[in-house]
Amino acid sequence: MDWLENLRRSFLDWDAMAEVLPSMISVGLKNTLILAAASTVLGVIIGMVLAVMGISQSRWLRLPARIYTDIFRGLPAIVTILIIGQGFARIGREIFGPSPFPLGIIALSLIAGAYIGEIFRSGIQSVERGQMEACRALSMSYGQGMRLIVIPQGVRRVLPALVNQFIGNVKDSSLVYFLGLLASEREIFRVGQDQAVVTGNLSPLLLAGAFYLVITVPLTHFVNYIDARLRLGRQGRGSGAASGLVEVSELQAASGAQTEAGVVIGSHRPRFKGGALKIRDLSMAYGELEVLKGVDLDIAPGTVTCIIGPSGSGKSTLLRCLNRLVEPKRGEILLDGESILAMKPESLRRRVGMVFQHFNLFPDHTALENVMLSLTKIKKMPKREARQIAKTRLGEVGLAGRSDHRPAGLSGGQQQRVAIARALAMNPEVVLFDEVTSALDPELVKGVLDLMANLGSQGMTMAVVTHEMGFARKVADQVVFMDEGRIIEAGKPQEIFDNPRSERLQRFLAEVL
Ligand SMILES: Nc1ncnc2c1ncn2[C@@H]1O[C@H](COP(=O)(O)OP(=O)(O)OP(=O)(O)O)[C@@H](O)[C@H]1O
Repeated sequence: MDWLENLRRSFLDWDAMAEVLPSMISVGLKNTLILAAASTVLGVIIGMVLAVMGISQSRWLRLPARIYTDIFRGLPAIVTILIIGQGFARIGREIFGPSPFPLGIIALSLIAGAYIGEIFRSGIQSVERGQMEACRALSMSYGQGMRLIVIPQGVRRVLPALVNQFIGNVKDSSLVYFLGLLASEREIFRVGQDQAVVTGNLSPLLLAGAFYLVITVPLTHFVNYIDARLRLGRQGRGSGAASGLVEVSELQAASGAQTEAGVVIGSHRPRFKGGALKIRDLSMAYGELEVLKGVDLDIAPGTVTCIIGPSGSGKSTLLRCLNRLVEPKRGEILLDGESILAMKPESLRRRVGMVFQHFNLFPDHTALENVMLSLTKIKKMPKREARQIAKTRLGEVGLAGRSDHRPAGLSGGQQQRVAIARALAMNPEVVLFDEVTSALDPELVKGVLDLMANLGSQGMTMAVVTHEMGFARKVADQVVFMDEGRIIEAGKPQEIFDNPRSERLQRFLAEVL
């Protein structure tokens, strides 16, 4: 077993390790952390500039960012370090004095910047468009939406990748020793290597390896933990699993609680003050594509209007004109007699709420925070008051027990009910529903539709784009059939479903019923 003893003496010489330990900590660890931290901070600054250039409209900003990234990502780190450290040694000496340490930091930063730029760019671009739409529908300005939701979400998403980059810098810092560091500037690897030469033993290098692991492994696990925590909230994975039965019982419990509290859900006593909409000669185009071609429609206060029609007929676009998520080309829309085109979009959206097909909840906020956000940020309400209102709204949609859950911990049906509570938080006069059950599993649809039927019966003015013909027949006061950007027929559900006059509507119903 000589070889085993040799191995032990070469790598596990405790005396050699103990001897180097103090300078490993006071010199090596300190310098490694300085190199890694400084180059990560500078790399983040370079990366942010590159990311902004990279997503810019201008080719003349995108191109240099692309070339920079290709070069510094493509070259081996040691080549960049030697080119910067030795190629610019004279200028470096003039600026920083004899130490190559600052040039080492610059080289590491230039390399890190190329990676971090790509990380930021993909982070910002990965935030779904629906997030900004939801912000605007909640009457936030573009700036507020970016600041409160999109940028924090983008940065949160790339947090693990940024920490990986820091870990990369911790390891790459060992390459700076090629530049010939002063004794006081040696990083972990160099301290270990010097001692290995002195003692003729590899144990100091093994200790150096252990130091790298002590820095990097806990960091990786810590970030994974933080990332999961931010994404799922305190409840963690799986806590939101809910079947259709759970959803229905949640709603029944909520309706029972409200009856006890004197708010009668499902009764025909008006609770909301619904607004009236009058739409005249409304036209809208995406570039050359004319999507709405002179729409006239009246929606009476406190009524439910269901908009049906084939895919691409302009239903969603009509809805989006009503809160000006898209701007009409021609025509007029009056809300309680006031032209919405003359209002500030943010003021309009306080009065006209919207619920989306894909919920568009803010994933880094709990259900309660999703509902509170517009109250605290737009209405500037004190947090306590906003929390109270948000709790009541969540209770009304059967989610009182889930206010601390993040969207990822809720079922689709529950998420959609949070979105409804969020749209109701601002006390709108009209709520727009854009195919809100289309993305739900079949067993979760009923809970959401029941909730909408309840709202309708309580005096809320609702415009509902839907493929749920059963719902339209049962709940709607008025059904509107659209095709090719025009309203072909509008009337009471019985008229539309039992006596369709136009051939186009007859064909459509024959296909969907
Ligand atoms: N942002 C956009 N840019 C360009 N074209 C668009 C945009 N949004 C929608 N369109 C086009 O406008 C037309 C009408 O779309 P819209 O979403 O209003 O129809 P829809 O009746 O709601 O259809 P669906 O039921 O499929 O959602 C379609 O041809 C669609 O491709």
